Amino acid sequence: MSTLDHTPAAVPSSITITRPDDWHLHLRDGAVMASVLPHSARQFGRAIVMPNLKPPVTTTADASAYRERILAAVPQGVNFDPLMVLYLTNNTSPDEIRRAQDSGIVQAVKLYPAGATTNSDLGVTDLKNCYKVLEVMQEVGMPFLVHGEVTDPEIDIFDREAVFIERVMRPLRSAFPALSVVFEHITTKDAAQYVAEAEGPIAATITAHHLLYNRNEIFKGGIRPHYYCLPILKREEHRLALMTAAASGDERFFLGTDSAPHAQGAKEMACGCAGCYTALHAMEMYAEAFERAGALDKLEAFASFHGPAFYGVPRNTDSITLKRESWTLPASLPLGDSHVIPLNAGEQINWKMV
Ligand SMILES: NC(=O)N[C@@H](CC(=O)O)C(=O)O
Ligand SMILES: [Zn+2]
Ligand SMILES: [Zn+2]
Repeated sequence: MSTLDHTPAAVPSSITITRPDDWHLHLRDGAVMASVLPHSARQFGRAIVMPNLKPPVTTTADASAYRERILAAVPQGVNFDPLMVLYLTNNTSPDEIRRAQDSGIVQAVKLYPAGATTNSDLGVTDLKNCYKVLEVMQEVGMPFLVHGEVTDPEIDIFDREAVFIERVMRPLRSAFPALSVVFEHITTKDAAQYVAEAEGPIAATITAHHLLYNRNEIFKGGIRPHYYCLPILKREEHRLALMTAAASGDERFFLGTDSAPHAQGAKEMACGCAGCYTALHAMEMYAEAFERAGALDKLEAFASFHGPAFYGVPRNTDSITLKRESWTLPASLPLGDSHVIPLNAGEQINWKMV
């Protein structure tokens, strides 16, 4: 990460911003969750906690129990508020949505197209199965978080997000024009353009790795499984479009790391899992990306203002400071009774959160 594309005239030696939130995070459960949670809680005030556990979080009761387990693992003296999400299945009932809304702890419902990504086997096979549920979500104002890739094996993996816009996103949003939708972890110029231009309540999260890397990174000198995530990294033109969107000041774009820990052995194998572990150094990665784009002054709105505005919650009231100081990432970190290799393991990064 040490080469800069572009060094603006004066890069500040430190920046202090309102404490950010992570609007897309995988914490997993049990001992793995206990290993990764402190990394996110150090940086972020709140996080949207993705529900793709095994078995998934499908009811308000599951979400409430999961939230208690997360809170029990937050380090002493740290404030961290986990925002819970239900995993939509073909069988989710409209009543479950009303219960979720009334609970006050469930913030959103997540679409995993069946087979699209990690732990999506119980996901939705056809969104038409869920129209009654979506009607209630629209009525009560429950946001719909979408993993936006088609699962049709005929569609090239690099085109699955763009095709999703035409086949799923447009029909969904014309059927439910008042439904709040977050197009999660967007990776293409097509998605950035769609979100910027669409009518009505829509936003998108953008990861730090999709702002920093294009698909060449997966194959630099050999196949590098720690850069494999879904949606997969795309061409440089897409990275540039995402960076432009993130630094545009447009409220529709906000931070979501999609940090997704998998044990080393589950990634370094013949058929490795999708997901990059970035929770350790997420804000440092975003600072690096915004610095390279000459847009450090746009980081705070993207990281700390736009998400709360979309979800209708107050901004955090405390702040964090990032210093422009190089440090070397660890080669490996404990993950329950195993290990996780963080993205950029053993490399140098130019920002350090103090
Ligand atoms: N992004 C990923 O590559 N993986 C995520 C799932 C997801 O967000 O699609 C995971 O849970 O591992
Ligand atoms: Zn996803
Ligand atoms: Zn994710």
